[in-house]
Amino acid sequence: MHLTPLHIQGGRPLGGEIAVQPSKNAALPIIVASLLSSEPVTLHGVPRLSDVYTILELAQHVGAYHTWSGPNTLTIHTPEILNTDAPYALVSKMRASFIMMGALLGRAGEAVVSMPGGCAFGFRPVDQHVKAFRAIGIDVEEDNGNFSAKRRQLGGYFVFEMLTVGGTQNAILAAVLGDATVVLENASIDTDVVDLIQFLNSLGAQIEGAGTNTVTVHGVRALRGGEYRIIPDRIEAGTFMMAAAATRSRLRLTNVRPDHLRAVSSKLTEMGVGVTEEVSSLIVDATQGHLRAVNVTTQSFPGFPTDLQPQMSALLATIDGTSTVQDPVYTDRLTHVPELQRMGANIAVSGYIQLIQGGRLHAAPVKAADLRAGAALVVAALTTEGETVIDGVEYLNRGYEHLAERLRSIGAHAYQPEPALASAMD
Ligand SMILES: CC(=O)N[C@H]1[C@@H](OP(=O)(O)OP(=O)(O)OC[C@H]2O[C@@H](n3ccc(=O)[nH]c3=O)[C@H](O)[C@@H]2O)O[C@H](CO)[C@@H](O)[C@@H]1O
Ligand SMILES: C=C(OP(=O)(O)O)C(=O)O
Repeated sequence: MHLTPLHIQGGRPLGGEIAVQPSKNAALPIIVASLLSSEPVTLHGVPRLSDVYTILELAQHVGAYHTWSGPNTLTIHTPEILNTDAPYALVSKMRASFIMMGALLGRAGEAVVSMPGGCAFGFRPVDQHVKAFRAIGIDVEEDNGNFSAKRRQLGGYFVFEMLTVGGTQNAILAAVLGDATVVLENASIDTDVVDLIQFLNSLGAQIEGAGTNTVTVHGVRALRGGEYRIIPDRIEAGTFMMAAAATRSRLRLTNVRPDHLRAVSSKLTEMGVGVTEEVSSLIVDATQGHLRAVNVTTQSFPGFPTDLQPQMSALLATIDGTSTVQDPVYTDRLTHVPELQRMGANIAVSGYIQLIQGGRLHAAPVKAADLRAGAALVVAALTTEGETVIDGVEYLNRGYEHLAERLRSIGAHAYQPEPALASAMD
């Protein structure tokens, strides 16, 4: 659905305090994991985002009921699995739906899930998911754009060929129920994998090694229901940290896990931004002195996240001097570059390396082609005199709750006209 663009009148400092939303990328697999229990599961801290609504549609398709009670509290109940397929119409909306495969295999022993396909920032294979399934006793066949899988005799081990968040989550989900032990080596230590394991263990799963590269899943007969609180969104927090730095502001972020943001905090500190950690909040202060250009390379957690690479590029485009940004995790994640160039950014691209000569940006009409590219345009727009009009708001809505309203709460001039008003202006 095409939405009216977001208008930002930048060039003014941000200030005050903002509460960070709960994590989208932790919530999605945890919602999927709730399907492994036949009892109700209540999740606190579920962000109201279009990606969450997409995964709930998929959950409903396979037999889950859900109710919201309060802004971010969701109860999911899946008495039985009614369908073991995840149709293309829903999987194609969001790659994360592919982990439905693990949950269906776990609960029903079989699944047919559509191939997730490409996305705006390039090829994102699922070979590791498939290899892991096969190695632990699941037959997987691929035909006509679908993966069909059936559990045989579960057990054994798999060594991932690279760190994959979704691949690790999918294999865990497939192995939680049963009587076998599955060992996953070179497993992801991402915060979203750790949160998934902690959630599953809170329902009675027996998974060891959360936060280490060896995850051992001892199958259990059933999971009970329960309640769980999802971690804060480190990518949203990082986006606000960069917005504060780009506008040379002082901002306090609440509902954060400072330990999840160390890669971001240390880069900002290297740039000359003050970052103060409190128990569950962070103060970012870019009001003192000049900021310095830096070099950034993305890595899996605890390294600098690829999901903050476009926002970091936008920030560096505002800092005098030469910076480089490399994203070997997603080498084609560059859709923000031509749009930032429209705003005057001096960025030269060579392979997956951006060479950024920082300076002043100016307002321009721009368009987001994916979620974090959209966030980068917001960071850039907050720095410019004049009004930047950002199209592609549907991408921003995948990952940021009530963005215009929350930006206004920290002093930004951001608004999104109602559709009727927009068409009257057309
Ligand atoms: C919904 C969600 O949580 N999405 C996040 C998740 O995506 P996602 O789980 O899809 O990302 P992965 O961690 O799997 O990808 C990491 C790297 O491994 C590669 N790879 C992955 C799987 C595979 O089978 N084969 C393969 O080659 C990918 O192309 C990429 O280069 O982690 C990414 C990396 O932190 C983030 O950018 C995404 O926002
Ligand atoms: C890329 C992202 O999500 P997905 O993996 O669902 O595309 C993201 O959250 O930045």
